[in-house]
Amino acid sequence: MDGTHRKFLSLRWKIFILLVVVLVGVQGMYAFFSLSQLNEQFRQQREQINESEVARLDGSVEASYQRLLEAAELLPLIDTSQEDHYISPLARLSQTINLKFDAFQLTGSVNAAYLYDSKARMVGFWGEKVHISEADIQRVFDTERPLRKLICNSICLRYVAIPIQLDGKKQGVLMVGRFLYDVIYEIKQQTALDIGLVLQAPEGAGELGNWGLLINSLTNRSQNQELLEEVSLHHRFKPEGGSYVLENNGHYYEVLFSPLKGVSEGGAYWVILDDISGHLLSIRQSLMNYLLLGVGGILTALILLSLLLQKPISFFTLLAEELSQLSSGEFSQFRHTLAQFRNRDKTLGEDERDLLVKSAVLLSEQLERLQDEVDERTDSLEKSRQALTKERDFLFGLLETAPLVIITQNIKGQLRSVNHFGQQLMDLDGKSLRKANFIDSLQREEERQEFLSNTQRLVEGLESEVRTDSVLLDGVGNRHDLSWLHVRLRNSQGDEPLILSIGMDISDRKRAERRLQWLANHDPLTERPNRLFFMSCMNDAIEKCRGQDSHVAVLFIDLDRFKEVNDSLGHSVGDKLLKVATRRISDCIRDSDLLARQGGDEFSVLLTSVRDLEGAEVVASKILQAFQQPFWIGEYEIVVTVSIGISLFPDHGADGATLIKHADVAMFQAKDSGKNCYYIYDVEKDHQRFERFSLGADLRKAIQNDELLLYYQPQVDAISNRVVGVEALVRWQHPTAGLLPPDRFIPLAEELDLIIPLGEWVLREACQQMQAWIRIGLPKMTMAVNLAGQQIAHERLIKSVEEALADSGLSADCLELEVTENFVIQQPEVTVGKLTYLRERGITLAMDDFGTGYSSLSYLKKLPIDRLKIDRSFVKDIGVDRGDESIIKATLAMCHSLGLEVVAEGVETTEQLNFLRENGCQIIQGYYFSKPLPPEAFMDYICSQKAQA
Ligand SMILES: Nc1nc2c(ncn2[C@@H]2O[C@@H]3COP(=O)(O)O[C@H]4[C@@H](O)[C@H](n5cnc6c(=O)[nH]c(N)nc65)O[C@@H]4COP(=O)(O)O[C@H]3[C@H]2O)c(=O)[nH]1
Repeated sequence: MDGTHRKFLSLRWKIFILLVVVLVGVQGMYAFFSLSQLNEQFRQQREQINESEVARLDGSVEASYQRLLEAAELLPLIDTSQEDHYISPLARLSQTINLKFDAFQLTGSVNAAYLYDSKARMVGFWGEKVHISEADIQRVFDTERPLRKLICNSICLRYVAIPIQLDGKKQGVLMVGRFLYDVIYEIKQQTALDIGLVLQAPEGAGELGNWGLLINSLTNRSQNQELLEEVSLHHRFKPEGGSYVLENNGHYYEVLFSPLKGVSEGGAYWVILDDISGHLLSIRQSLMNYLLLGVGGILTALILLSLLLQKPISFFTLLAEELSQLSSGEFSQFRHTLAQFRNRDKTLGEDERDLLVKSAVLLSEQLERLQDEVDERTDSLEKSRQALTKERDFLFGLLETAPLVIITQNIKGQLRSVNHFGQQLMDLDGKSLRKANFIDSLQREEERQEFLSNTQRLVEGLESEVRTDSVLLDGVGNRHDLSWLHVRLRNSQGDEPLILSIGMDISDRKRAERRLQWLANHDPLTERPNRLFFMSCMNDAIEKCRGQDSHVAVLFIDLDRFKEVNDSLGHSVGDKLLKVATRRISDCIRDSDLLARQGGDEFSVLLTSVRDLEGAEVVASKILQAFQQPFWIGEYEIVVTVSIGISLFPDHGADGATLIKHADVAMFQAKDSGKNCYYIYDVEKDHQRFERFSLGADLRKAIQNDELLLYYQPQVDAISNRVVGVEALVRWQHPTAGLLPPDRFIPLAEELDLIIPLGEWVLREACQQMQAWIRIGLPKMTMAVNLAGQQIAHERLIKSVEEALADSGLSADCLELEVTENFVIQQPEVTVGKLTYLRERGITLAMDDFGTGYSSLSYLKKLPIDRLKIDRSFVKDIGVDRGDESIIKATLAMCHSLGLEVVAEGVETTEQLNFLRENGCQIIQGYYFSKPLPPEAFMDYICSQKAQA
């Protein structure tokens, strides 16, 4: 607020202006009322004057009637004929009037006289002639009562008519009249007023043409006619009469028009003119005096009030200025400023200013406390606000960043709000949100109906929450599984009930569940159904067939030698082989058939559309055929055949489990009969297999029960016939079946993974036996121990050999390990390193069963071996099969060139012995010298040999 503005609005000026306005107003009103009163008094005064003047005029007219009556009564009494009886009384009267009328006229008392007979006929007239109604004259004559009347035409005449009684008899009527202006001149002589008479004039004529009046008579006419003309020009004519004020030559005149009594309305008016300038001047003088007195009073009052209010206003001005300090919080400064007022002189006692100062001080203290409180609360509120903002931001952030769909909707599913995640998932933007409906996102009609009924129940309070699952397709068509929680939103704005729906994207969990579901029924490697699923399908198929003339066939397929491939080439190659094998089997069956992986290298095929067993055999043959081609897995060419077992519903079982079991049994029968073939379930062979199974169970216990034995077969130098070595061959002393040879349980041990503990037992036992024989003085020789393929591959091989030597104390050069040719050649990366180590350790390594597998002579020189054992199958054909003889010869020649010793197995005859000696075979093993013997028998054999030597 600038200074000028504040000064203009200051209290000082406001009071001044208010006082001026009030005082001037009061004074003005007083002057106005005074003026009005003066005017009213003047008006009343003028009315009285006018009334009295008019009354005076009327009185003069009335008095003149009286004189006329006297004159009329006097005339008949004057008899100038001295009783002339020759003339009638009326004629006599007429003569008298003739003689006297001039005298009457000169005195001014009569201006006209008319004489009528008894029939109202005029018999004589004198002076001005005016028309008198005959009826009036006749009435005067008849009633004998005088008549007085005023007639105004071009002039105004007042007359009196009386009946005339002459000679004691009513003779006629005498009328005497006089002009009215006589009255005016009479009055004028009595008063200073100007008086006139105006009459109605013919149209447009007369001095006052505007008003239709002419001036009959007027005192001081030369001056007053001008005034009357001016009035008629500038004022409206009032037929009932009235007064007019006009100014002329600095004088004010009042002109009164008053209707003349006794004349028809508008016929004639008295005019009274009065100079009222003196009265008006006096009124104005009075008003001026009031005004001057008022202005003087106002000025005096203002000066006195200014002096009186000077201090209080200064106080209020200062207080008003200082109060602004309160708004800026300068409470102490404010109180300090007010201190000067608190200490002021109070001789006249305290007044409102002291109360105001006290109140202001109290107010400032109160305000200061309030300010402190407000500051404190503001601080607290600010902190709360910040906390709330933080909380709100956090909640908003949660809402917007949480990977949850959070929406509000009405009970019809019309969306009211959707968070950012929801908008992205539901492919909504701000525009489409208003039109979007949650129900549209539901895929099935039942879901929509269920949703509507659920929202209804929530709104009605029948449920506090509802959980549903739905599938949502996003903008690009990706499927999302959502788990929803719907609750009624409390305190929702407006009348519309709202539902809060929180949707969690459980697609990953659902996928995992579906994956688990799938995994529960499928094999992840081959992606084919697993055993469970197969079983379920098979039972369904059986149920369909039951009671009908149709069959269901089950093929149980096992890959031959898969274990070898797996062990030798690794699991990765094995897995790939399984996949390719799955495809090959799949290619051989129809889409309506079902291929499942039972586990490991076992598969099963459900044939639901076979007519009989032959149909199943055809499929089995196709599968066998498909596996005749080698597999190429990476760089490996692998030949894997299959063994297939077939069972048929209802011939081989009434339920799925039985059918599978019997197909499995048939598969083992196929295995037993040489693999790479199919077998139809055979009850007899099933029994055998059962026995084999129970043998396996016994074998598990055999090692702990010490039921295993070692037999020893000597190896004899071909030239000297001296025993140079011995091969340890395991036997099983079965509790019920008796002594079992190794081919009855070694394959079983390999199958049942018992070959490692069995092999380690043999190794330990053989080393201890050899060391025991050495201790008792038997000649030094090598103890040959067979190693199964699994043993060589096993990580414990080196350790178990070292432990056997260490435990027994046998020297390494007394131990010979026989490894099968096939295994060594197929898995050189597994075997060569270990065998090299063992050979460097001083152990002799022999290649067993040479010639039975993938014999590769060129390969021999790369292997770390010292000896080669020619298989009995070749030796037995010496002398029988030239081919085998040639092979033996070639093998011996090659071994000689490679520096390898050759051991011939299964030598039974002299011919065989000789052939081998002749071809340079160094060591002979076979029944020719000795069968495998128990330890004691072997010792006896050695002793007897020594004795012969
Ligand atoms: N008809 C005939 N047979 C002869 C003649 N000379 C030796 N034999 C037999 O030929 C087999 C030689 O053992 P192999 O080739 O290592 O063949 C062995 C070997 O592969 C395996 N085997 C035996 N003991 C063990 C062992 O402790 N561990 C392992 N892994 N395999 C063993 O069992 C196979 C068979 O062993 P055995 O039944 O003891 O049969 C022995 C032996 O009795 C003969 O002149 N005529």
